Amino acid sequence: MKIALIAHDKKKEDMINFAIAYEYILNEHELFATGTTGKLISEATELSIHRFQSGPLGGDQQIGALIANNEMDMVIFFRDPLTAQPHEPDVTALMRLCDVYHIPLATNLAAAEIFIHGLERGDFKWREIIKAKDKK
Ligand SMILES: O=C(CO)COP(=O)(O)O
Repeated sequence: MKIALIAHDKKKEDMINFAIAYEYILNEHELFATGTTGKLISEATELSIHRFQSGPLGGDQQIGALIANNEMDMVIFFRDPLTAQPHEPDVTALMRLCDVYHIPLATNLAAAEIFIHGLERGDFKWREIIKAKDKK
């Protein structure tokens, strides 16, 4: 599964702790992240992560492009709902694309906990079926 990990600045600590706690699950998957989030996770864990631009510089849009191409299976995006972001339109666009393409999107730690355990159990295997169908 291809998984995107993204966190706004005030949520980065949550993301690092999440990645450390669930490194044993995440390391079975292909990981992508916006620039700074990816750098911090790489420094805190042994996970290998493909890093895009930082969010404000287009990283959310790069991840959105993968979603539109059916090349992303899950997005874990710890959003900061209390701070204005200069690239708010990009954030909205990314979440919108998740809804357009039925991509599981967790926007906070509580939801991400459910996703990660579901991932471990194989609850998201249906993504493989969708992708195989799309390739036909
Ligand atoms: O701003 C972000 C997502 O909208 C995250 O970007 P960084 O991971 O580069 O901080």
